[in-house]
Amino acid sequence: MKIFNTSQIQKWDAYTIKAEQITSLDLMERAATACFDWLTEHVTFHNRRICFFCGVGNNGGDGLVMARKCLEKGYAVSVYIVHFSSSQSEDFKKNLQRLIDLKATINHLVEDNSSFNLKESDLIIDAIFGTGMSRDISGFTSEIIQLINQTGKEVIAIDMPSGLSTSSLLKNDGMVIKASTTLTFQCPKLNLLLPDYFKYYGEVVLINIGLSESFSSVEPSSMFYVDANFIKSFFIKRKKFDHKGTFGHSLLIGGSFGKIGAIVLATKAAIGAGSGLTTAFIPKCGYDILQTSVPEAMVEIDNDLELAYFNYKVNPTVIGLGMGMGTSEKTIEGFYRFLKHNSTPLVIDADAINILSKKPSFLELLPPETILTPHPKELERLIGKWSNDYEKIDLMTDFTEKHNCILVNKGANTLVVYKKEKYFNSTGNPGLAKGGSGDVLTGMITGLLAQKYTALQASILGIYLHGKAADCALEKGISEESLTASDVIQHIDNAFAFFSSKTIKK
Ligand SMILES: NC(=O)C1=CN([C@@H]2O[C@H](COP(=O)(O)OP(=O)(O)OC[C@H]3O[C@@H](n4cnc5c(N)ncnc54)[C@H](O)[C@@H]3O)[C@@H](O)[C@H]2O)[C@@H](O)CC1
Ligand SMILES: [K+]
Repeated sequence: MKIFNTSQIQKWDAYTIKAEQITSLDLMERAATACFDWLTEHVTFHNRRICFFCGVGNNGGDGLVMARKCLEKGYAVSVYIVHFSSSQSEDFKKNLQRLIDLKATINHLVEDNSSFNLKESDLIIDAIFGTGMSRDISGFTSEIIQLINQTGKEVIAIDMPSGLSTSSLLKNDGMVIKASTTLTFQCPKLNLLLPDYFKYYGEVVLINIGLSESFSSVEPSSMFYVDANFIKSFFIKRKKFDHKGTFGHSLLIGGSFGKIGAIVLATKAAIGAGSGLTTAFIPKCGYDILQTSVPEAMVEIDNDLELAYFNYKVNPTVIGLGMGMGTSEKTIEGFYRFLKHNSTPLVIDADAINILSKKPSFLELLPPETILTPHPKELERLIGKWSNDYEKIDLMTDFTEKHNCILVNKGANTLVVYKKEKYFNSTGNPGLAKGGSGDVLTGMITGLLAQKYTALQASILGIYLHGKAADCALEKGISEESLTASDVIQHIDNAFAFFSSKTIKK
C-alpha cells in the first residue's frame, strides 16, 4: 500500500468524489460511519459518556457525524466545538445543523470561554484537527489539547491525533493530543509509523472509507506500507517441476564459542524460508551442535573457536553472515580477505555490521545491493547519531545511495530503505524484542534471496514473513512475553500460508 502526504490525500478525496459521483458530505458520512462502527465493536458505552472535541473543519465534521450516530443509538454524548477559526467548512456546518435539529446540547469553546468538565468514566474522541493541520497550534486550542492530555483519559483520535501533521517534523512537542488509538482513513500516514510519535498516536487502526483504488495505483509515491496485498504483487509461487536447484544455495557464515545458537537459528530460518540447499560455515566447536540441531543443512568448518579463514568450499548463490561471529582480530582479518575476493550477493548482520562500523573502508568491498540488517544500536554505529526519525531516514537514504546497499532497520514497523524508496512493515509484535529474532530474520532474508527474488524483494518479503510468523505464533496462544526465536521459525509455514498455492490447513 502506498503512503501518501496531505496534498495527495486531498487529491484522492477529490478524485473519489468525481469518480463515484458522490458529494463530499456523502464521503464524510461514509468515513464517520466506518469509525462509528469500529467504536461500537471495540468500546463499552454502558455507564459512560462519549465526549466529542470537534474542530471547525472536516475532521470536526467527522466528529459531529459520529456524535449524531451515538445519539441516535441513545448513548450519552457531549459535544465540544473548538472554535480555532471563524471560518467553518461547509460539511461541518451541515452536520452541525443536523445535530442541532436532534436537539443535541452543543458546547462552544472559544478564546475567553474554553473550560470543560470531564467525568471519571468519559471517553474522549479527538476530532479537532485531521490531515488539514498545517501550522503550529496556538492560543486556547493548545491549552485545550494540554488540558485533555492532563486528564489522562482514554482518547481515540480521528484520522490523526490533533496537532500531528501527516508527514513533516513536529516542532512543538507539547501541542499534540496523546491518543491511545488513532483511527486513520484509508492509508497509513508517515508520522503514524515513526517511533518518535508513538506517544501521540498509540495503536493505529486503518479505516477503509472506500476511496478509489484506481487513484492509488497511478499516483506515485516512494513510501510503502508492506501489507499482504503488497507482498502478493511479487510473491513467486512454486511450480510442479521446480527442483532444489531452482531455489538456490544459501551459505550462512557465523558463530563463535558460546554463540553457536545464533548461526543455528539463522540456518534453520533460511531453510524455513525456502532455500533449496543450505550450508553453514562455522568454527569447529559448533560442528556437532549444527549437525545435530539442523540435519537438513550441510556444515563446513573454520578455526577451532572463531572464524578466521573463511575457506569454505561450496559455491553459494547467496551468503548471510555475521550472526554470533564475534569481532576478534583474527575474525576481522579473515572477513577482510573474504570481502576482497567475494562477489556473491550478501546479507550482513550483527557482528559483521559492527566490524563494518569499525572499519568503514571495508564498505567499498561490498557487492552491489548488499542487504544490511542492523538493530537501532548497530545502525547508529554504522550511520552515526540522529536527533529525530526524519534525520535517521535521511542518514539511511544517504548511506544506501553512497554504498548502493539496502538497509533493514529492525524494530516495530521495521523499515527497509533503498535510496529514495522506503518500506514500512505492517506485521510483527513486541514479542520479537528478544535475542535470536534478528538471527532468524537474517536467515530468512538469505533464504529468500537464494530464490528468484531481487535483494529489495527478499528484504521486504523477509521482514513481512518474519513479523507474520511471530503474529501467527501469538494466534496459536503463545504470549508476547514467552515468544522465542524458535517459535518464529516454527510458524514461518503459517506466514507463507497466506500466499502459497498449496498449503495444508491445520
Ligand atoms: N481524506 C478524505 O478522503 C476524507 C477526509 N475527511 C476528514 O477531513 C479531514 C481534513 O479536513 P480539513 O482539510 O477540513 O482539515 P482539518 O479538519 O484537519 O483542519 C481544519 C482547517 O484548520 C486550518 N488549520 C490548519 N492548521 C491550523 C492551526 N494550527 N490553527 C488553526 N487552524 C488551522 C486549516 O485551514 C484546515 O483546513 C480529514 O482528516 C478527515 O477527518 C472526511 O470527512 C471525509 C473523507
Ligand atoms: K483528530
